[in-house]
Amino acid sequence: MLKATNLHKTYRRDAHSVHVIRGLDLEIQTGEFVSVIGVSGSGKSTLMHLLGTLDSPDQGEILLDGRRIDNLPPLERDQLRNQTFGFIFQFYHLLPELTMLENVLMPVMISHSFFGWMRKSRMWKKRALELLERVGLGHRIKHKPRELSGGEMQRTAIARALIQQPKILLADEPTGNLDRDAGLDIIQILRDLNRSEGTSILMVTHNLDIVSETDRVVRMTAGKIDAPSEPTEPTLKLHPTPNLVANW
Ligand SMILES: Nc1ncnc2c1ncn2[C@@H]1O[C@H](COP(=O)(O)OP(=O)(O)OP(=O)(O)O)[C@@H](O)[C@H]1O
Repeated sequence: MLKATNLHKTYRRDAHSVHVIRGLDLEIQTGEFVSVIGVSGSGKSTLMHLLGTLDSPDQGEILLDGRRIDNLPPLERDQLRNQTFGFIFQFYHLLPELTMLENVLMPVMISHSFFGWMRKSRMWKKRALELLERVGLGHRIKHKPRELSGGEMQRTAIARALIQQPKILLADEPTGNLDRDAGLDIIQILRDLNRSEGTSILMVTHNLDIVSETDRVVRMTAGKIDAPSEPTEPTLKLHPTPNLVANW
């Protein structure tokens, strides 16, 4: 489904440059839940930005269902990103002045014209309410972020990431700011979603307690995936095996 080949990315500022991604190959199958681990600075977040078309590689290509997506013109790229990817970040990135319901609706309001939004606003609100119910926050829709715990804010961020029915969720350390129990709740939600909807998930994490919940673990070192593994067979998904993490 998503395939990156020989990616390179260098950040440049003035006379300094940092070659962060160095010939990276990675393939993710439809419906797979994949963890990305690796030491700090190995390029995990940069990889997520490239795959999610938030940034462009200097070299290499990214294919989504066979279509090249790393070199699209800006408008087409923004449209594709809205339709394809959902993003979850370590620090939630909720807007403090908005209620939970409004935060979940925000991607729709941004990506539609005023009239487009108004025409279907009831449908979108219904979907947002269903998603907030699903993550266990149906009773908190009018609350603002400061009134919620970290785990509740992250659950809201998951609902927000799902509002436009993405094919792929890119989660960058989604449990990094949470205690163990809240982190396990988040993983449970992501795993249920992956299994029930078949949403592909790529998750960066430093938390080795949770990687065994995913189908496959890949490790990054110095801008490359160590020994790229084959995508997992769908049958494996129902029984994630501990030996998938044995190489870590
Ligand atoms: N916009 C940028 N400009 C310059 N350098 C950057 C930029 N973004 C990241 N880097 C550098 O790229 C390298 C990789 O950063 P990245 O955030 O991708 O690593 P990471 O593996 O996600 O790290 P961590 O686990 O600490 O989050 C780091 O050395 C970082 O300083």
